[in-house]
Amino acid sequence: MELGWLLWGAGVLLLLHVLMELSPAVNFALRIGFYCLLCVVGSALAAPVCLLVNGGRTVKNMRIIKTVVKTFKYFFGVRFEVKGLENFEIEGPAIIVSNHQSILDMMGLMEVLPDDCVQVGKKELMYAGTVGLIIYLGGVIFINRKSTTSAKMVMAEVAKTMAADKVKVWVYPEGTRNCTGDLLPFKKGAFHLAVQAQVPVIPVVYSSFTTFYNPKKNLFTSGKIKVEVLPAIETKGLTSGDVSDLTDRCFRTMRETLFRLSGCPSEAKDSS
Ligand SMILES: CCCCCCCCCCCCCC(=O)SCCNC(=O)CCNC(=O)[C@H](O)C(C)(C)COP(=O)(O)OP(=O)(O)OC[C@H]1O[C@@H](n2cnc3c(N)ncnc32)[C@H](O)[C@@H]1OP(=O)(O)O
Ligand SMILES: CCCCCCCC/C=C\CCCCCCCC(=O)OC[C@@H](O)COP(=O)(O)O
Repeated sequence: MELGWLLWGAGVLLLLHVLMELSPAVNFALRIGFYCLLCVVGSALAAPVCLLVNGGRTVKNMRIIKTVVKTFKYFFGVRFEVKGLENFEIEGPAIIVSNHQSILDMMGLMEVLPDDCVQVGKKELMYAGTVGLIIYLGGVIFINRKSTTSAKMVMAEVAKTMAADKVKVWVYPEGTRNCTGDLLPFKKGAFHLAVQAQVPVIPVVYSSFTTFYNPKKNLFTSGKIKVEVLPAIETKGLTSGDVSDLTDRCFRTMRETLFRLSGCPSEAKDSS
């Protein structure tokens, strides 16, 4: 009986292996499926620990979530090379902005996440089963992207409470995932938030995933991601009239850094 189960298991594994070898689409789907499974199982394991240790929704849970998610990279052969972590060493609140390429970004996020830092996420994530639960417990701020008014109201509330709670807020200013090797134009919410709260903006840039991850080409192999935390940009004394300039400045700095880290030929920079 037990031998029977072993043979079945070996057979299924062999079949999956052959399918993966034969079809890049199957290979890609299985690897992404496995990543999602890790997220679901990791969240299910972390949630009770968060509840037991910290009692409910609090940014302190991010430490527990970070410990779990930081193990994921070993399953996929993803390596990180991080520079500039000292730029996070700012007392009190700040806005962190970074490029957003894929759901795999959660690994890169947790690789460098400073203490007392929550993220801004789309509210649909709340309904992603155990992942939604863990994101809720971690204190993620949910915004409704379909309603500018309500998103702006939530962000204004965050500006007020940031100083009191001494938290940093991580925003993906592109507002959606983008795996083209370039940046989408930045939305201004993060920069309004920084100016309203008079806190610095810290840009973080991840090199392009395109050499090892490309959903359109069913590509997902092992690879190296370079991460750079850039020096903080002060916003003291800036007013709402300066938000566009601040946004442009961050965009240009981050785009240059993205191309440098990704080893892009200079013509890519001129293409838009
Ligand atoms: C184990 C498992 C893993 C666990 C992982 C745990 C971690 C989970 C992490 C989860 C990660 C999840 C990651 C994710 O889910 S990423 C997706 C969700 N995140 C975002 O969308 C963030 C970036 N978006 C923005 O900042 C947008 O601007 C918002 C959402 C705020 C509005 O967007 P919307 O598209 O609706 O409007 P608009 O941007 O065209 O703006 C319209 C106008 O309003 C002005 N305006 C904007 N804001 C403000 C303001 N505050 N005060 C005053 N004015 C403001 C703005 O200048 C513009 O005016 P003008 O300039 O054109 O005149
Ligand atoms: C009972 C319901 C069960 C639902 C189960 C759902 C399982 C979810 C499985 C895996 C989720 C792993 C992803 C971890 C968090 C990813 C955060 C993320 O990257 O969100 C995307 C968002 O930034 C931008 O969204 P769009 O690019 O605009 O789209």
